[in-house]
Amino acid sequence: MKITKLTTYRIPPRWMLLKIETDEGVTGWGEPVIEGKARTVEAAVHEYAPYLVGQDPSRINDLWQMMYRAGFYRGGAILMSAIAGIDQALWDIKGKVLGVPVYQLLGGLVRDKMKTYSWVGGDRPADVIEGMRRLREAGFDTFKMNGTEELGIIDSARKVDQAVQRVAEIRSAFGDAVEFGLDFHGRVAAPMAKVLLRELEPFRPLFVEEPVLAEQYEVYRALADHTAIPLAAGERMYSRFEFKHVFQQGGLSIVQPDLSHAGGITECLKIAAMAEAYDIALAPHCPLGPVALASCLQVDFVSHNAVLQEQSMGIHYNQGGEVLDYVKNKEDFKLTNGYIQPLPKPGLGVEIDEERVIEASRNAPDWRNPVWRHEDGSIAEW
Ligand SMILES: O=C(O)[C@H](O)[C@@H](O)[C@@H](O)[C@H](O)CO
Ligand SMILES: [Mg+2]
Repeated sequence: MKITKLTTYRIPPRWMLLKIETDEGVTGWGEPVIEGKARTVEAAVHEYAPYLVGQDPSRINDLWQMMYRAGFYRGGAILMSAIAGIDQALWDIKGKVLGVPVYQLLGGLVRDKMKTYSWVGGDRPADVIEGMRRLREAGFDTFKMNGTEELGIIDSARKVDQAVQRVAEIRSAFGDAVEFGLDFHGRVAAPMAKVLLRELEPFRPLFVEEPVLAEQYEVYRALADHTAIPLAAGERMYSRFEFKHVFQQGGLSIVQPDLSHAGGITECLKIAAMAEAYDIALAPHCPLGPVALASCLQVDFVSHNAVLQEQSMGIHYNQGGEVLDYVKNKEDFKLTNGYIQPLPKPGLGVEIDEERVIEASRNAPDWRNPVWRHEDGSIAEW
């Protein structure tokens, strides 16, 4: 079998899908994308095409190493997202050729179902109580929200109180019937992370995500010594060569590699295994589309330390497109009390409605995240 063609489709709300075709009619789908830089990743995917067309798609490991190493420069959000989507599509092809879900190729199921969580609130966390109330009716009990709005390197007691008050209201509304992660989203600098973690600790959030920016990873250790709240990060780390620094120095209780940013299934499996050796939990990041989610689930179902899966159904980013809009086998993505069953179909387990994708790609948005500024006009982390 030989790879014959790579086709990319940028689609609403802010995703990109990749179709890899072969000379035996088997096609695989991937989701290579960086939110806000879809066109850049698209260019990178097509720059990898000459390395791939004519090659045997079953040799995933060799193709992965070739894409990662043969171009001299390596790593980073764009190249690792391009490799991620290509890797996903190659695993999809392999599973379809052999007639089994990818997890069967990775040693089989390690659990019967996988717990997921839902976002509540939006960019500026609001109405989180109402959001949780609504999702609890659908059986969810685990959520994530942004922990703050813009926050200065040093900021006011009022801003801290706003963040704490929101969390206090959750606990007074639901007690310990809900769990929630707080995503600091890189908005919080080290000085304020210490303050917020101390003030939030009595309300026992399940985790605090990106407590500081990924480029400040050296701070994780000090923050972890300062709080009992489990610290989580990983969506802006792109390979096991980045994660290894975090494993060595400690500080994270949960790692959140993104299956569409960190080199795909081949790389994230290795990150998951490294994390397990350090007793660190895996909770793949996934605010994206159906192929990204399906790829996450393939890793979740073979990783002992997988504890939670982000899924973006109803997330505030999904304006103009929802996770299952482009999926034919919607029933396989059913969430029951927040849990999802292993995807039964061969490959990644997602049957893409290609006509819908092609139609939607005709009017692809150029989504970008908002540019935030502080009161003084300086740029704020979004
Ligand atoms: O935890 C999450 O889902 C992420 O922080 C998410 O909000 C961002 O990755 C966003 O997709 C960037 O455009
Ligand atoms: Mg996040």
